[in-house]
Amino acid sequence: MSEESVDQTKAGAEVSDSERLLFGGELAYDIGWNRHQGAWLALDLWAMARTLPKLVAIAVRLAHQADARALRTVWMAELGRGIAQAVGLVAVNVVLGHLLAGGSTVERLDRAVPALSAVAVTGGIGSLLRSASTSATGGLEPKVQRVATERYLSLVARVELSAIEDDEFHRLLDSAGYGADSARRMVKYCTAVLNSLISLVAAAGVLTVLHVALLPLLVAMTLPSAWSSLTIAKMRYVSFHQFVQHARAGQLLGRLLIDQQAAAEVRVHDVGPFLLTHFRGMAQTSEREQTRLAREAARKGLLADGATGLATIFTYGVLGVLLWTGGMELAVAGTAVLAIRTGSASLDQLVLQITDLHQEALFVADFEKLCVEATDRAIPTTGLDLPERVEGIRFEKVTFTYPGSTTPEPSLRDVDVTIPAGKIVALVGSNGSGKSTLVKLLCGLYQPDPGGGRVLWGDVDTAEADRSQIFGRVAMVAQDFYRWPFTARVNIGIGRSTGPMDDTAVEAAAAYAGADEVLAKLPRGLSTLLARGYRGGHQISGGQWQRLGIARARLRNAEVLIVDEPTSALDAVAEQRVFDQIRDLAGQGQTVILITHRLHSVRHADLIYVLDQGRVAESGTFEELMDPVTGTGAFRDAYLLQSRAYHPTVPAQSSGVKDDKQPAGEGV
Ligand SMILES: Nc1ncnc2c1ncn2[C@@H]1O[C@H](COP(=O)(O)OP(=O)(O)OP(=O)(O)O)[C@@H](O)[C@H]1O
Repeated sequence: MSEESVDQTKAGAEVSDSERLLFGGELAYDIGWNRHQGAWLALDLWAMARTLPKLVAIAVRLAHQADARALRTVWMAELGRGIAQAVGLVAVNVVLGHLLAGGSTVERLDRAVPALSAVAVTGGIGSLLRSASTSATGGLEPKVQRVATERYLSLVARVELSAIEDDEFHRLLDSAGYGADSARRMVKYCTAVLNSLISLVAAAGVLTVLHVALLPLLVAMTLPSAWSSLTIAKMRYVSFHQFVQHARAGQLLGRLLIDQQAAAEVRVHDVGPFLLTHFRGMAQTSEREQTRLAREAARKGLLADGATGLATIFTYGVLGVLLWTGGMELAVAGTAVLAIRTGSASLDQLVLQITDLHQEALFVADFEKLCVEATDRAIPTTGLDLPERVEGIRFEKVTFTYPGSTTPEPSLRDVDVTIPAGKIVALVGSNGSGKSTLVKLLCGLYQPDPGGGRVLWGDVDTAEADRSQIFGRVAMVAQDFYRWPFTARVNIGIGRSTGPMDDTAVEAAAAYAGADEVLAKLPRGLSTLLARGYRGGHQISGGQWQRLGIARARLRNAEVLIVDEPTSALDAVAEQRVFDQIRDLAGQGQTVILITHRLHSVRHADLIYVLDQGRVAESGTFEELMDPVTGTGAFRDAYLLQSRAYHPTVPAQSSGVKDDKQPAGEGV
């Protein structure tokens, strides 16, 4: 594809070629917030007046939680500053009165000295208070951000898996992350608003005393800029939401170019120019949107400036007429000009600050919305207790469809499976047949469809059970188990992360999984950081990682061990060792659920379930499935096919368990 044709979005109306090719469709789109969350988008003055106090209260609550003392300091300092400004303005009025009154210059100056001193003192106090406020605000801001971030992250860490896979939830997550930043900025804006409000009240008070007609004129001068900044804020907010997924996708492209895992392929397959071209394509769509916003902002700003100019001319005209007709003294007019200038500057400031505050507040509202949603979608912390010793886990006619899945087809249909305690149960079947899905339901990560059967731990339905108890009894070495970018110690110890990490237990688990050999080769043993790109970071191989994963599950020492393709990256000796250990574990009373495509490794399972397109195709012992009389052939045919694929003359490797039926060399 030529660079010119990469991105052809027209004013956001069409999907860019980059979006279509890489992401299969439009990412920047109108999400119809008006439909369900209209309140936040109705950014007119009235809506703002109604919602802002509530949103400010959220930020104040966060600030109070973060550092109540610093918050009090800010309040007191700003309040004091406002009062000092008001007193200062009144003192200026008195000074002007004395200077413009009768008498010699020396007499007039003499009379003005006390008021002049008051101006100086209030100015000094104001400066001191400002520095106190600046220092307290500076300390408060990062704490607010931390409290907000911690709050939403702790809630999100507890939501159901289905929420994490939901793109709407993710969109909310994006803007909520921005909302935590916004909460930080709101502290500054709240302080500024408070300050401008107080100086405005002071200026307005002085103006009203001077002439009552001057106050509405002051307000009229400020209305146009209020309108323009509100409209621009609304446009920016809508645009942010339209482009939030698009922006994330653009950042993803940038990250992929420097991603460690992609690095080899980026170079060997020369993917760099391809990614860069599309990065530019995506960025150009965003740039067009930014340009559109800037033009709109400039247009509205010009209109507002014109209207403000007219209102200013009118205000000073009225002042002139009042002077001309003797409706106002010259000294008073002087103070009025000063008060109008101070007042309109404060009002302008105030409007801008309130608009900024409101714009940030909208993201804080998203943040709050995410917290509510995350609470609603949290895994319940209550439920039925599991029996002390679970005799078995049963799937009764379980049908399950992934929530929000693009295909409405169930991933499991009418599945009946029994997993007796202390036995090895193997799940086999072709790719996508539902093996991993089945274990996710078994762990309580998902629930069957409504009316789609039950998963029972003993006689407790997982839908009603206290799920933390289920999680507490399961250890899992998933196919895609997580490679934590931390030290080797943490990578094993995280299997039991509630207490302090005990090196003796970690080393014992490592020895069990054969990971002790891996640790011995690490430059700093358990303390070696397993993440390249950081100081002292070290890289280990896929098979070495797998051993650490097994050690992690071993350390967890749970009642049920789930191993999903545990040996795919292991060498033959290590593989054999893992299966010997799995047999051992079952001997010690642990229930083992083994998912594998290597059919020879399920020969020692007590029970084998063969899944096919979400259904149980057949089940039984290895002998039953291999027997043409009792087996349907689904397992037997696949087993024989695999066996034939290996060289018949190479003797099988073993770690001591002699097994003459094992297909030679398989799994190497
Ligand atoms: N998170 C998900 N959301 C939607 N659909 C999913 C999800 N995970 C799996 N599926 C679908 O469910 C079906 C079963 O997938 P599952 O991962 O359970 O298969 P599997 O038997 O473990 O496959 P494999 O042997 O390849 O690991 C597949 O059609 C897959 O597309």
